[in-house]
Amino acid sequence: MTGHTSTLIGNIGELMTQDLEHRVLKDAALVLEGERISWIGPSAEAPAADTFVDAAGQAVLPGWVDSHSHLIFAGDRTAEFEARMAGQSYSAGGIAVTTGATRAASDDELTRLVDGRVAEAVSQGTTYLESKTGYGLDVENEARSARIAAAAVDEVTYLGAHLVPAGVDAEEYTDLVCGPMLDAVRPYVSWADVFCERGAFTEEQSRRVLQACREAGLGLRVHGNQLGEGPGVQLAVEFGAASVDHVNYLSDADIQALAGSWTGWDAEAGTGSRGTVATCLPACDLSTRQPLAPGRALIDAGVQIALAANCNPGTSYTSSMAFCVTTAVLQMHLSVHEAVRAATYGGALALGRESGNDVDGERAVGSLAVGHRADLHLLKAPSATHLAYRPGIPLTQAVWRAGQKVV
Ligand SMILES: N=CN[C@@H](CCC(=O)O)C(=O)O
Ligand SMILES: [Zn+2]
Repeated sequence: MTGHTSTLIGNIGELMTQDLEHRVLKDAALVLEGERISWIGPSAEAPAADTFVDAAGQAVLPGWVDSHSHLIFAGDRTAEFEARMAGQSYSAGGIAVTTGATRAASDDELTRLVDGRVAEAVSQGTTYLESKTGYGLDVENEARSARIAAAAVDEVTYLGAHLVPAGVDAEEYTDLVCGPMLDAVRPYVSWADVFCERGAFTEEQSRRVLQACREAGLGLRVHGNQLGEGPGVQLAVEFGAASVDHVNYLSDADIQALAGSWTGWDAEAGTGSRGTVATCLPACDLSTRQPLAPGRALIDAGVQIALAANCNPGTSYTSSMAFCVTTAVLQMHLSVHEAVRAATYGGALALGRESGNDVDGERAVGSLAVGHRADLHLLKAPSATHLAYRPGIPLTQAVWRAGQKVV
């Protein structure tokens, strides 16, 4: 890779690669050239480079891959949060409050808000970020949300099927989501999602949305089983969705269906047919006082899981992936390695970005190996274990995104 400046990061106390071999290297080094990783190995054998960064014995891991967020919004729902903390339960209806504020905001205001949220995420180690639409809920405002999101984040998901607006017939609205609204957002999005839940979209309506979006060439995901058992997980698996997100209330049959979706996947080689990733959103679960998603049981059953922050003003107003990892270890009984993997490789798997091509530049994200995108997170700590051992302490020392130092 001539023509690119190289940077050697040496003296890494713990390099948690999250690669296919799950390697965790001690006293390691890593070389970045342009946007890619060009070398990984023992510090003592590191090649010379243009620039040297001394990691001083601290830990390096892949940048977080946050595969679920709702960043295109205006307004605030503090009052709803306070009511919930006082005992009221969460319902999808709050989405309408944010929709009102979002429609009233100018393009410039929405852009400023989303850019600020992205910067906040990056400052905490996030290097690859998805956002959904879903607070526009009419053709014009969904298209506007998708356009603004496309300029700000790595992956955009169409979530016109977030809530049926008040006063609109649910079947007519579903027609709109599957027709003119889909056409209007299509240039800006590569994924589609549906909130399949009591108070949002029924199984039949969700099926129609998924079918139309699949025919439009979009990858699929589903918000499912957040507030109670329901058809979301089974529908996601049936449609071959890349992920089903929330997964708080799962029957044995749901877990089996998710596990079954991974039987064609060779996890050691990272090849075969991808199943449906179960994306757990622990910050959301705490804020809505729902039972934490059963991440331990899902992993034990052979399901690939992701952890995501689900930043949104209603259920999870945080972009802290570290908080999610900490919670997954302390409360969901994942090991530190499993939790970090779910927040890096798992997120990449949910976005179809876990493998890549070193030649054409569609590089893998979410794990550290030669040829992968140089998305790195240097901690102010000697090991990733400190993420759980020192909860709440800001441990981000430096961040590289596609080889550029951004923090
Ligand atoms: N559950 C559905 N959608 C969002 C919350 C939306 C809101 O309440 O504003 C979520 O992922 O939690
Ligand atoms: Zn969501």
